[in-house]
Amino acid sequence: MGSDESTVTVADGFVPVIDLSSRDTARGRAAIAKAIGNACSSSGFFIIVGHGVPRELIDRMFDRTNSFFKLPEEEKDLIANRPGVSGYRRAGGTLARSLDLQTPPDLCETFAAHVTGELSDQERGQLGDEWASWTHKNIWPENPPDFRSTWQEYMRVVGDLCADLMRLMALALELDEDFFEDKHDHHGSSVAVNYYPPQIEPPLPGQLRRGPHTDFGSVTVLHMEDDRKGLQVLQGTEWRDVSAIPGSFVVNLGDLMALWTGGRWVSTMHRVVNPERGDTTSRLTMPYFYLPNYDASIEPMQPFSESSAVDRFDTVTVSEWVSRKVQKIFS
Ligand SMILES: O=C(O)CCC(=O)C(=O)O
Ligand SMILES: [Fe+2]
Repeated sequence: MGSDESTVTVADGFVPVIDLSSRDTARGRAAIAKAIGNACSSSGFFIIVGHGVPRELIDRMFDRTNSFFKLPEEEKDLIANRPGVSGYRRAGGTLARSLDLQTPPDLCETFAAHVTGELSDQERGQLGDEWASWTHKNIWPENPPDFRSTWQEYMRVVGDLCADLMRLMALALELDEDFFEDKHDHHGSSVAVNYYPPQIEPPLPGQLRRGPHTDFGSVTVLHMEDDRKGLQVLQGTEWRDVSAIPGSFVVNLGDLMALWTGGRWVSTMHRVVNPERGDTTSRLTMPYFYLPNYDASIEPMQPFSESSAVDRFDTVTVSEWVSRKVQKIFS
């Protein structure tokens, strides 16, 4: 069967579902790029199926990570770290503060690791200053025993998927496929899992599992638990639920793609709402934040140099931009 835009878009809407399974043919890539381009200029969010990341790996990653969060607090605290860096955090910060919105802390724990956190001390030392989260060594729990190897495999496989998504996005913008490559050839991406514990006590007024924010890298590839709702995306003035499809990922653009494209593409506000009172389930989501090279410039790119998004950026490099955001989230 030939691939065209209507066959790769398996469900249309504000957050369409796009099937990537024909991405190894030129015709398939062209159709997928078109579908991605439509989503990126309207919502900046889409769901991918047929992405090629083995279900077994996603399930293993979910299982080992969830098991870690179910350990007693004292054991998790053994790998606690300072804000934004690799390791465990009992309080995962306040994402709304990245946009200077003052809200109570998010009802969320986190565990994070950076792809650069596996490099040698010397290599990491060359990637930026002390504050920069990607210059720190990863910290790993001892339990479950295959936690680290599973995370390493997941970071590698989802990182490769992100690199191909960037090539498809370049195609969608009618650029060479490798247009974004030199901005990501020593990227400091991270996986920063959100664990939303059971809500026994009622939240404070204005307190959410994750407050409203935009992501600040290039793209985010998020895996969510199939049957646990919560993610909402802002469409105009309305919050829209994003439902999870088993084995899929939600992909969304971060601020840097909006900036690089001079505002032609959008980085959309989203949040995670609380479960109904009486629903005491936990929820775990696994975002892979594809971040460009720390020293990449954040100027709008040619041919998009007339930028309406430029006002939102008062820093020069990815390193300054990301460090400033992280400091706000944990302030
Ligand atoms: O947990 C979710 O569904 C989304 C979390 C999120 O937006 C984030 O971590 O940036
Ligand atoms: Fe987000």
